[in-house]
Amino acid sequence: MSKEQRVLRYVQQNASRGDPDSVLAAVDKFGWETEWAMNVGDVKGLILDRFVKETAPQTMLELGTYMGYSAIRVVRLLPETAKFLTVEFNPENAAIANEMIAFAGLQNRIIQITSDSADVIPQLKKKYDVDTFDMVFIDHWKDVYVRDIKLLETNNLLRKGTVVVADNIINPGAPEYADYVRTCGKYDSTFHESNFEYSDDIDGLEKSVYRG
Ligand SMILES: O=C(NCCO)c1cc(-c2ccc(F)cc2)cc(O)c1O
Ligand SMILES: [Mg+2]
Repeated sequence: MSKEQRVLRYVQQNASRGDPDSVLAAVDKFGWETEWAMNVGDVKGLILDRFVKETAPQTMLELGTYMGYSAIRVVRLLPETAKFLTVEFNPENAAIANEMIAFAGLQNRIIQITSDSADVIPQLKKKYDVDTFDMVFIDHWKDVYVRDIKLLETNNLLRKGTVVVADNIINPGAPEYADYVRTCGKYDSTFHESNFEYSDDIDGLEKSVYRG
């Protein structure tokens, strides 16, 4: 059984079906007490919550579903009318996420796409009926953060004021991305220091507002 399957089993046996907060609490408890996993987690998650509440996005994209933790974390704060799309490359992780999201009762609120983000981003307008995104959360492979934010720009999926949040700026690090958003002139970018998931190590989120 994979680690991700062990986390899902723990959630199914310890959280309440249809209760997103209990699902998040169970994943976090498992992450702290039993097995580390690369969810954004409860500490950085509180900063992400604040960004989501401040932005109140009607249309949002996540790159890097993993087990669905951040999708559940975000969508639990959004109205039923909001549109949330999440992209995962790894089909095993996408399958775990699908069950985790269903257990949380949010399967009708989240559109899961299992594919390479480089292939999906150019399809979002026509195939997924997207105009532009109000918010984007980037948490997939650190070495493709820059490729994908540039793809979002060139596919006209960002608009003046779109809030782009990126995980793991320090650990494992996304230095090329941080440099790009801070120096390209297209974003007002701020770094929010925090802790690495389920750890006392340092990490942080970058929040970059597109100037349009
Ligand atoms: O690759 C990541 N995500 C995309 C796949 O879903 C990722 C990795 C790590 C991490 C792993 C191993 C280590 F030693 C340090 C960091 C942490 C994260 O928060 C992440 O999002
Ligand atoms: Mg991460």
